[in-house]
Amino acid sequence: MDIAKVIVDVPVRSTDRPFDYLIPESLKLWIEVGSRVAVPFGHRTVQGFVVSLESGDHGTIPGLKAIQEVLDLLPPLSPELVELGDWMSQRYACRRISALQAMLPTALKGKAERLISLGEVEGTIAPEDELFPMFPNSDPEELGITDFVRRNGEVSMKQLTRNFPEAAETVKFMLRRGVLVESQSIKDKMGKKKLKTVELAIDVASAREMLGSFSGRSARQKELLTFLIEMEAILPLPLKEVLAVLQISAGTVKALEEKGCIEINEVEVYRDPYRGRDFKPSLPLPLTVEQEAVYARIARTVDEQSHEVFLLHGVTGSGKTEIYLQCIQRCVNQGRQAVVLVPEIALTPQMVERFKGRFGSGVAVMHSRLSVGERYDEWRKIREGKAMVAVGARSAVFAPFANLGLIIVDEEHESSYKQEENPKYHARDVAVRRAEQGGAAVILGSATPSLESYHAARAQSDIHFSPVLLEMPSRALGNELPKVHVVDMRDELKEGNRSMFSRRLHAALLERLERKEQTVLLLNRRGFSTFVMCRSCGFVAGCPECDISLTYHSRSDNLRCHYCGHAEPAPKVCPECGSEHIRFFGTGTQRVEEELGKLFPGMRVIRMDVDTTTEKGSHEKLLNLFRDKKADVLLGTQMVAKGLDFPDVTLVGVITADSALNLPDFRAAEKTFQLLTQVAGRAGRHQLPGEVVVQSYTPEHYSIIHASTHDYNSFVREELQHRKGLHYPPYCRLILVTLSHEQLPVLLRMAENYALNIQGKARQLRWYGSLDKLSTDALDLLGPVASPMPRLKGRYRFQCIIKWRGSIDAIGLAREVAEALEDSVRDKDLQISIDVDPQMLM
Ligand SMILES: Nc1ncnc2c1ncn2[C@@H]1O[C@H](COP(=O)(O)OP(=O)(O)OP(=O)(O)O)[C@@H](O)[C@H]1O
Ligand SMILES: [Zn+2]
Ligand SMILES: [Zn+2]
Repeated sequence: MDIAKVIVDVPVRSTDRPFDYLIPESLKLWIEVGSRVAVPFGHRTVQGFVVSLESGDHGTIPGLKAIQEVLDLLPPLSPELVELGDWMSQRYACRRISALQAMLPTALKGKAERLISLGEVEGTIAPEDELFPMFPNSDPEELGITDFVRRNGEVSMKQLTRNFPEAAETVKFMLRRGVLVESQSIKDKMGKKKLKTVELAIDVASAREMLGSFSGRSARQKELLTFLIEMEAILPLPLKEVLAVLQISAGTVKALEEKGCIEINEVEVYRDPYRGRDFKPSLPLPLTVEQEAVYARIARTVDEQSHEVFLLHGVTGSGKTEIYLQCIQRCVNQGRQAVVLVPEIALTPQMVERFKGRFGSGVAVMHSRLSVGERYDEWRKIREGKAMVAVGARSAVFAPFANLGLIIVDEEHESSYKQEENPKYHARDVAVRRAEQGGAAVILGSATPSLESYHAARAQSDIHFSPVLLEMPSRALGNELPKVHVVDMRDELKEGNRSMFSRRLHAALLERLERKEQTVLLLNRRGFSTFVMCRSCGFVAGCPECDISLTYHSRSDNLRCHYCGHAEPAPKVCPECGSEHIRFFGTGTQRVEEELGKLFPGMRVIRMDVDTTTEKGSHEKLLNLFRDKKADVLLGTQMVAKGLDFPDVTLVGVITADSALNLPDFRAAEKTFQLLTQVAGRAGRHQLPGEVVVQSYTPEHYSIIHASTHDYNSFVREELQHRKGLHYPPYCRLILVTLSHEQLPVLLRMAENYALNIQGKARQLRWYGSLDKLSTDALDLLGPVASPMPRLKGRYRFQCIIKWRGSIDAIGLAREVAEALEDSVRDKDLQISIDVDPQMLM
């Protein structure tokens, strides 16, 4: 008998390897690499994924258990995704099962059994259908599969595999074709959505005849029948809509049904979250000269169907989206599919509309605001070959396409591409790997590329990958980038203005009100109230060793560095200027909104932040209101900075540009530059010229200066120098190791132990040493120090940061030492988490 190697879903580390299982004869044809199966494990039955198959005579191996069930007709994972999972487990030091689970929609993670029923597509299969090359050699009708399913209504996987052990290929084919459909068990709330439809039960001619027979009392029935006759070409229609249009009751329908004129059916529908919304069809725009050059270059690679990574650096409004659309078209024309990754908060209906408008229902949308059921439907559309394009947040990188030709990562610099829970993967890096595996092209697009990507493109140093740099320095519509004024808020205070609005921003807001133009106001809330700043001179307490700001800890009333552990008492007066106006910096959107109300009576403000956008669809509602000019000001957090393209926005105001600068994060300057550039890019995108007012307490900071002159290159040059001097990415890579335990003394000992072991091993391997040295292979360790969140849910936390570069296996080392420590102490309470290439050092 054949053997399947299975990764089982058992949450302990010792099971993080494939286990062998016999494949029973009856399941032989059903099991593929990527199949989800139920297998006996110890005394239980657990879920697992088949990662490889071995044929041969293994029947005699004692103790080898057999696979019990196949859980889905079509394997939810492809061999390609299984391979990607393998790579992820090494790259991110995570368990293989957690990498594989991350690729599936939540609906598939449950234990619910899949049921098979008849689909909407009828009859036998057309062998000439090119999209389905795996035409089975047996006729489903002859085998009696359709009959069997029809007779039983819904059948379980088990019934089907047991009754038709030989028909695996045929059944899978029928499923891909839509003759059969797979769903969750009825108990499962996320089951497929049913829709009642109405249609004629008799032909049109007889229906017309019937019309004469209605008495005055049944005028409503007559009306319904007339309507259906008129609509004959597009029947069946959703019952609910018919009821609404005709304003008739369910009783009328019932009566007509009893007369045998009409038929009510229940059909299963994909819950298309964008159904009922009109997407304006859009045609490809004639490209500008700049766009054309970029497009031609990428198209060449798409045509060759080879792997290449492009870094598309295009200023805000340069028309990157149009490039994406035309490249996708090119790829789809060749019968290959495309994935577009968009940061969660930029995945607005406006964004989706641009893709649906071009590619219609061939677009599947995947993001977290969809319900579990909706996400499952979108995912099935992809797996069953009914979609050619997937647009989605982070996890869409795992869209189960069979023949992926292009992956686009829009706003590639966004830190939300990094998943903060296990597996802690970065979708951009996974995208590059997936494309490499499958011979696909990648476009990383941004107006402010991450330093990692940009450095890789310029220096061709392939820490992650080496992209080809493509640039679009001007806006597609030919207009200028907006003029940016930086206002020094220290001067405002000096001159007696204690308001959160500078005089300049105040005047500019008034002007927009008068001209009936719109304003976007950004409040950068990231990092508020964690740092201490002097409002008189702008002084911010920083670490003498690390060149990053210190974080205020209220319990101990001191300031601490989260990298090296340096601590000092919190100052009562400013050590720079002696002022008492030194305090934690904090202001919320709500306060800004109140202030606007006081200063500008009658101003219509839409506030968009986590509080006002939790409800489903609220994000969209607010943006539509703004687009329809129902408001003068759109006030919000980071959410307002991305992707918006509104013609009447001529002013962008940034309330405090510095707040993110002072986070204990070596990327603070980069993130500030990116945010300012992005939000400034919302102004004056169409006919009207734009203006930006940036309020700052540190206007001399290079991130603010360069953002105000739209000078990405100068910013990068300066920032790279800092990174190089302090040994931060892209000049090395980081691994953040966090240890946690309920007892502080135990944790301290273990954290010390971990650090010593890393250093010892690295020394043995001749890796250890300062990154200052010229050698290409080097590893350094910072810490252990208390984590920025030193106690979480009753557990103490300590962290080490491993800095490394070169071809050494630092990730393997970090993991090996962690596992050895776990094994030696046998303390179940100890937890060690490894974050490779962390985005947040917290
Ligand atoms: N070739 C073209 N001809 C005419 N208009 C174009 C063309 N390309 C893009 N545009 C228009 O220019 C505007 C900006 O384009 P788009 O939003 O794609 O830019 P972007 O580079 O994605 O910007 P951002 O990074 O700011 O989101 C849009 O209104 C778009 O419709
Ligand atoms: Zn001061
Ligand atoms: Zn420090």
